Amino acid sequence: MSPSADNEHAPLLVERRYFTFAEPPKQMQLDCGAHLGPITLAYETLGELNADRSNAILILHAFSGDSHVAGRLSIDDERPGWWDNMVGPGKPVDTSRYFVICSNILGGCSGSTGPSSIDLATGKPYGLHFPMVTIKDMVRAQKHLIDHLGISTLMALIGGSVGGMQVLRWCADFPEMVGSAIPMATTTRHSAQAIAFNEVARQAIMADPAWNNGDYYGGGGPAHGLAVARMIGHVTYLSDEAMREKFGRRLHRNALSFDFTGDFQVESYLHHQGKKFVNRFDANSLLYITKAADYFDLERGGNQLINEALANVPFLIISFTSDWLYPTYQSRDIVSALKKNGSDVSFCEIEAQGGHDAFLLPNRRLDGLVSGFLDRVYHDRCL
Ligand SMILES: CC(=O)SCCNC(=O)CCNC(=O)[C@H](O)C(C)(C)COP(=O)(O)OP(=O)(O)OC[C@H]1O[C@@H](n2cnc3c(N)ncnc32)[C@H](O)[C@@H]1OP(=O)(O)O
Ligand SMILES: N[C@@H](CCO)C(=O)O
Repeated sequence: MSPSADNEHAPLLVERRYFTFAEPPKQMQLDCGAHLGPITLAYETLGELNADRSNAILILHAFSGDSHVAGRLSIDDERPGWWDNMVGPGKPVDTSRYFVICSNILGGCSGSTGPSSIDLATGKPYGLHFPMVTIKDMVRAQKHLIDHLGISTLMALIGGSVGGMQVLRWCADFPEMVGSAIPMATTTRHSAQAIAFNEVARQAIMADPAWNNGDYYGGGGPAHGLAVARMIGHVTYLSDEAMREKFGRRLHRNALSFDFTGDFQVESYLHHQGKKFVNRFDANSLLYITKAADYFDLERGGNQLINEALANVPFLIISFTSDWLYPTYQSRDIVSALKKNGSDVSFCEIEAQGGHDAFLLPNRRLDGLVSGFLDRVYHDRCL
């Protein structure tokens, strides 16, 4: 089924597909030296690939996202994809003009091979027997998908946060396939602060007895540890301004109870976010993906963005004023490295209160920058 057109009455319907590949000898060698296979990636597409296959845009999702970037998976689907404000017909990433692909990352838990998948060698879920994966491995797996779709150059790659790391990794590893790139709210290397928060999240999971050394499939799983891990993560995705605006010191109940059950609105909000997360995410995937983000370092052994093959690639780098997880100075480091190539680099720090998650929220400035940049690239490359 191809995506149907959106209009006032019919939702934009998309279908999740699965691509399984097996590199000879039926496994992909990972950065850590281990072999993994066969590998399945869940992916969704929107729009139509044009005759010369020049209008493809790959969207890379953030840490807990999935392939469901926009539209609805069925007529009854109550929630559209995670970037529905950005992607769709007539939207900044206009699917009446571009062919959009989004896949769930390797190590994830929304249809792609990850720790909760069945290990064919044992017939049981991998759990902690799943090998360490890196952002580089995630990108190499995506390249198999792009090759399978018959696309040799991507008109653009777009991603925020861990998705932005994947965009940069694509640029470093497969520059010949990159037509243009929009990394946003991201970094070339995880800071000590970012690693520190991830470690607290991992410890929360591992301290939950139900985690059982990662062997909990078929049982309850570490629901409490996973919820706490999301709560700490979510604090880093917001900002002081956003929390003040959303909750201030407002109480959840009418009076202080002076106990530990959660008096403040911000507490009840975090509990809500933690609980929701448990229903959609696998604890072991959190461990693996946060580790992959922590190990991400494009500056190790020389900045890997300094590459003459990127000289003709247009870049749009975006940061947000209230993002304290990947602050603007980290985006400026990306700009400096790319400028050394003589690349065509545009940079914008957007004034926004939303913190790190600002890239996921509707923002007219962000919309205008993305649509204007893509329009220029489309006219240069596709017409
Ligand atoms: C597959 C994916 O989801 S991709 C990854 C992107 N998505 C995420 O990261 C999900 C979690 N992140 C968020 O929710 C992010 O803050 C955003 C940016 C995506 C959304 O931000 P906003 O639209 O500002 O939503 P907000 O942060 O206010 O959260 C709204 C939710 O909190 C709940 N909430 C708000 N205030 C309170 C409160 N005081 N007590 C309890 N719950 C509260 C709302 O009822 C709503 O719940 P719902 O999502 O179940 O309907
Ligand atoms: N809140 C988003 C962005 C985090 O980087 C997510 O969970 O994927």
